[in-house]
Amino acid sequence: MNSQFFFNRHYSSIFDFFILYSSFCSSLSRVSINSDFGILSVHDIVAQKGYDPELPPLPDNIEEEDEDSVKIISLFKSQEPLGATIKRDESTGAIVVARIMRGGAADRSGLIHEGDELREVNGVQMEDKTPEEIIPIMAQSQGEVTFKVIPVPGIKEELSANETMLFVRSLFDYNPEEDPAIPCRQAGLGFKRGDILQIVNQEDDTWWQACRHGDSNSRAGLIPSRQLQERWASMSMGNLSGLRRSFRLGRRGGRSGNVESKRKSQEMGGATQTPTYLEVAPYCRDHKEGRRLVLLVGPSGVGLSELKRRLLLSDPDHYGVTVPHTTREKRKQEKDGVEYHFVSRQTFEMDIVNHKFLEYGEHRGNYYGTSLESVHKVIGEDKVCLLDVQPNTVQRLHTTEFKPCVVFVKPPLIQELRFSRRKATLISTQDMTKLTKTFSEEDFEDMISSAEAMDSQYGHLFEMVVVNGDFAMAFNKLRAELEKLETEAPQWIPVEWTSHTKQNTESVC
Ligand SMILES: Nc1ncnc2c1ncn2[C@@H]1O[C@H](COP(=O)(O)OP(=O)(O)OP(=O)(O)O)[C@@H](O)[C@H]1O
Repeated sequence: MNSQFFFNRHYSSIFDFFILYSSFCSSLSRVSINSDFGILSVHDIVAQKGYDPELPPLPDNIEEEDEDSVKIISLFKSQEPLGATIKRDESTGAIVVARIMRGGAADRSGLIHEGDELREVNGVQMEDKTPEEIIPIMAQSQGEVTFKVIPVPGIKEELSANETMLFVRSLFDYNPEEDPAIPCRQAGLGFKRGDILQIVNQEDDTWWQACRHGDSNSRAGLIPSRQLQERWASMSMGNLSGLRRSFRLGRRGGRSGNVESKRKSQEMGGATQTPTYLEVAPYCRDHKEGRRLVLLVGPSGVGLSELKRRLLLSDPDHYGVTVPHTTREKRKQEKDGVEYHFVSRQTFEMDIVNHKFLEYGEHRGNYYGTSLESVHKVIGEDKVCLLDVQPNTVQRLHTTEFKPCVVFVKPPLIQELRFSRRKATLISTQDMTKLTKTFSEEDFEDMISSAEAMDSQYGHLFEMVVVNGDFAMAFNKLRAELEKLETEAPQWIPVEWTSHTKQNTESVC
């Protein structure tokens, strides 16, 4: 039996019911279970807690044999869903509570538990009913609704357990409305890639319960567990070719031409990670710490250099860029340490051996490279260091020290790419000769497939995604998001960046 069939068959729908007096119900339940006389009034407890209105009258049709096993729960319909799902138990045929959503009314009441058998709703026997028949009975009930349940053995009556403090960043979009496998669609929680979720229940291997951080609704919803998502993703994972930035489109500026063809970065793995959830923790920057490094990643020609250049122009006191090293001859108008650090070939090669470069490449007999030290220099000036790198270089910088915010710059759909780049040119320099060309259809296709491959392989590292269709829109979005990095607290960073050092542990809000 496949899981989809299983879920569809055995889970029905969330109760469309709402608890008004959850605290009252909780008190009632505890007394009813332990009492020799069945159900006792608990007006005093309710009164002490200041709940209003009065306790409703107790049902008078409780049979003797039910006294120590049956629980009667009076609920009132309001606007809040009860937060529970029901199913038919395969072995006994009974209607049972399948799932209690954390933080929902049922959970907060502490009265209803997973596995409780539902005997009656407002005096209507549930025994011979299917979950599909029960839902309308409940939906038609108004005001006070009385449930008769047989509690699952061994469960202590208690109010909702403390919330867990596991936070994750979702690495994929999820829409329960489009998921045929979800056990109960109405109980699902939809989210977008990048949303911060608080996981409140992981008892089920396949369906976790979570709340979206920042939502006013504290009732949890169902989301696919990591395992389940990994299974789905591995089934749909395509071929990852064309990962590297295109070699045909050279970088502009001094190290352009086909320097990419020999471009190297410190290989740090880069195995494909299934995009599921990344465990994160809240972080507030201590003023003694450097600003977070901003890494721009994207396929060749997508506009990384242009975005970086415009950010720098927009606020040169706030943003900074690294000065690369080169072994080529210094030109008349150039100054050492401004356009480049001009070094000898011997020095450059020593630096390669000593792993000083994050990335380096060779073009027409000259080396070009970006050193780790140049990144430290910009951060040391209390600026936001903007660096565009190959995706596999990201992993080398993905450390507690740099806490990089990785921005993935994505091309738009091909129609928009054609339109937005109709006047754009690519400038490459070969020796002293500048070559200008317009984008070809093949360039667009390469850009898109390269972006897809990057996203598949490195998407788990990307904190922001900016689609560079209309340039002004992309630039404004990027600038606004980067401003939030400075102003918004807390930020959410991978949990391992907060646990290594005493300094970082203390910065957690
Ligand atoms: N949104 C856009 N609309 C129109 N033209 C754009 C847009 N973004 C970038 N361009 C233009 O596209 C060309 C390539 O951009 P850019 O050099 O910034 O790409 P890149 O990602 O740095 O590529 P490479 O790494 O190969 O140098 C430039 O002429 C740039 O002005």
